Amino acid sequence: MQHQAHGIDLDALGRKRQVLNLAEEPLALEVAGLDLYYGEKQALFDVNMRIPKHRVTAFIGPSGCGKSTLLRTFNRMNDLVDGCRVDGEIRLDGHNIYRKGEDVAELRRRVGMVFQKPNPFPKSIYENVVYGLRIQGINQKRVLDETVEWALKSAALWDEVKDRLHDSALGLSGGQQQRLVIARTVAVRPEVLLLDEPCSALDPISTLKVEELINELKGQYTIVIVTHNMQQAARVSDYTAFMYMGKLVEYGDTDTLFTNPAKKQTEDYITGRYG
Ligand SMILES: Nc1ncnc2c1ncn2[C@@H]1O[C@H](COP(=O)(O)OP(=O)(O)OP(=O)(O)O)[C@@H](O)[C@H]1O
Repeated sequence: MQHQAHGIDLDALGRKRQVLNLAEEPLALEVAGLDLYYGEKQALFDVNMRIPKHRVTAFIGPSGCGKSTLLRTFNRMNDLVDGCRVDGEIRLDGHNIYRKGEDVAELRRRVGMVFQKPNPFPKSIYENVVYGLRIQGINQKRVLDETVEWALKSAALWDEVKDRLHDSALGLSGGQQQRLVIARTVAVRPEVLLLDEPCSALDPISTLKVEELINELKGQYTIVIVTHNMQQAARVSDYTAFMYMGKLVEYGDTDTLFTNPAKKQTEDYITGRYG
């Protein structure tokens, strides 16, 4: 039987079929009654969701619906935006990361983030990977060397760069730079990886490599990815959240959401009727 409905042919994407049950998953993050405002303007409305541990969760939805805003609340990146205010709770391993006295630097180590445009530092490949360790005061050569090899292997970049670790990271291709940024992010051993459209600046081959990498990494990390690309969401994610105008419209197992959405708005979006 063709595994196709509502515009996305999951078999053609090479997706391994699975039916998952969110209620049975161990939790990494829990969002409870989250409202977010940029000044007077409300950007998120009463978002409630559970992000399962060691799974890939994708956020999809039309431009401006609040995907990146929601993602950025998970490591309090929105704190850096003037006039941004949050109500509600986000719990990481059960504790509210918005509580008074939260150590935000430690939170961002535990919840790492990779952005749309690769942003390696103007340093060597090696120094990019060990950057977070040096900030923590770790300088023993043996520890740094081991971390570089391990993190670059995790990011599927080691073979391509092992002979030029001390060359500038800016000499790498865009796709290599993005994998280097992923290596830099995993080097401090986060629990959660937030990926904000990590492939949008990459060519198709680099995109494929990053998608393969996401697949490899999910055994050890909880991954949340924002993507404009529904095929990408269908290829890489276990769970998908569809957002519209600051609200979480539908959220659940990716196979079900793409083949049998519960809400008309979701169906309209995934069949390309708007967006
Ligand atoms: N720094 C900011 N200051 C004010 N408003 C903002 C800011 N960032 C986002 N917004 C607004 O919040 C809403 C949600 O934006 P957000 O970037 O989260 O959406 P998105 O779904 O990620 O969009 P895209 O897919 O285009 O990146 C939009 O109306 C946007 O204009």
